[in-house]
Amino acid sequence: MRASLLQIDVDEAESVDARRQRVASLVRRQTASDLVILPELWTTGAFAYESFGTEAESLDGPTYEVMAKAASDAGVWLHAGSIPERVTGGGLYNTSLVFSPSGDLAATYRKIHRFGFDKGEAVLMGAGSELVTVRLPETTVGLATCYDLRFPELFRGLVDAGAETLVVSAGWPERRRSHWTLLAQARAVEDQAYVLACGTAGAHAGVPQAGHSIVVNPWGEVLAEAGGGEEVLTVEFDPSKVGATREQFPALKDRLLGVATPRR
Ligand SMILES: NC(=O)CCC(=O)C(=O)O
Repeated sequence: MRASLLQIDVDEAESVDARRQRVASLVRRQTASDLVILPELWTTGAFAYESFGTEAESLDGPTYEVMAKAASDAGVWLHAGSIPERVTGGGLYNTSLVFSPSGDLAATYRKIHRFGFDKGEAVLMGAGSELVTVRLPETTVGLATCYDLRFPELFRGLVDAGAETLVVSAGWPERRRSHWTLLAQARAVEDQAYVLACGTAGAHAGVPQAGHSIVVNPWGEVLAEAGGGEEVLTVEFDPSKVGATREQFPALKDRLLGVATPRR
């Protein structure tokens, strides 16, 4: 299977609409990939809190329209990153959209763990409450967004729901880049799953971004890692390695806590 992670430079000098069109044309070029992944809140920037309200859109808004078309033009599964979603009644969520190769909306995921403690996203956005997996022909994908990466129980829940490939869409800051790499590898090792983690480049709201999107295999080995700037990181991976790893080193079967019936 081939995946392309589009590590977008979120530059406030570029209008949101111009960025949407530019990103759509980048997606359209990934015809050789099965799965294309975009970062968190790439229209506004994950730390551009003032823009969340002004750029918020409904699920069928401009990003949906442009990305549904880009997915079907390229014939790829597209994790279109997340948007600031405005719901009826005015509330906001940090919501990811996944499109099938025919441009149909296959899944949405509202970020569960909001970042900022008592400020920023944590007060501006509502918290999602549902774990989401998407069945692709080759693998079951579990969805997570940025700060979620720090919460292993979310990923374990995705694994229990059948996930073999964990996609993390993020806007992770440069300041904590070491945590990003470490946590991506930790989630892959403990869940014996592929982790495909796509971040942003550039700086928004004065927060330099880490870049360094990363793909880790179920043994915890880094298959590919981007640099700091805008980049398309393309990687080939074999989803059958998840089952093989879980069979050869059956640590998941030794769980005693948090499972209805301990397996051994
Ligand atoms: N957008 C985010 O969720 C940022 C998360 C972050 O900065 C961290 O976990 O550290």
